[in-house]
Amino acid sequence: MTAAADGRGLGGEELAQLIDSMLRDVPDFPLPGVLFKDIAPLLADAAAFNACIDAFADLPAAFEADLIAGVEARGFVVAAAVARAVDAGVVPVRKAGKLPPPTVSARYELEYGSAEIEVPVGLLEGKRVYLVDDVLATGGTLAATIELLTRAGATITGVGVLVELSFLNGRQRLEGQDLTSLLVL
Ligand SMILES: O=P(O)(O)OC[C@H]1O[C@H](OP(=O)(O)OP(=O)(O)O)[C@H](O)[C@@H]1O
Ligand SMILES: Nc1ncnc2[nH]cnc12
Repeated sequence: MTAAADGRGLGGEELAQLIDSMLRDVPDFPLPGVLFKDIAPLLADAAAFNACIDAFADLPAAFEADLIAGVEARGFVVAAAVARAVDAGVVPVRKAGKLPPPTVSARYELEYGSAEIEVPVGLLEGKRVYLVDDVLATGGTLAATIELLTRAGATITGVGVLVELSFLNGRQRLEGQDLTSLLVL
């Protein structure tokens, strides 16, 4: 397969357009007024998914990390694949009540509600962590995750998302972070 056919080596505007073409817009989900960006078609397309993972894996902030953290649930898919590509471990950032102790937890608001997340302590002290998720919307999820990872003793090398919904200003919540968004809408 050529580079173009398998999606590998794509970057910049070309990759952004590919991602955009693979998103499904779902109006009024999960709440009225929310335009949900469904990444399922993107994950189901091997070339597009590979291209996204390769784009993250090419970033110094990712390949210099000891661990790749992903936020439950969609972030897990991205984190595990990036970790494999850069030969790092994975750390799950989970919704409250799922991880055995000891953990640290934080409540946060996201575009369509509120939630609580937890990270395991003990695994993170002194580690360099690259944090990934599928969508950056208001930034509530990733801001809370960064706070937790830092409280658990990790250093964040950077943050990567497939899609940034810029009209929700999440980037402002991540000030000071090395943020990569493969597609900005
Ligand atoms: O920037 P924010 O406003 O915080 O929103 C972004 C978050 O919202 C979604 O997670 P969700 O909690 O819906 O979890 P899911 O992956 O289980 O669907 C998405 O996967 C991000 O983690
Ligand atoms: N509009 C949206 N689409 C998909 N995932 C999201 N997470 C938060 N807001 C979202």
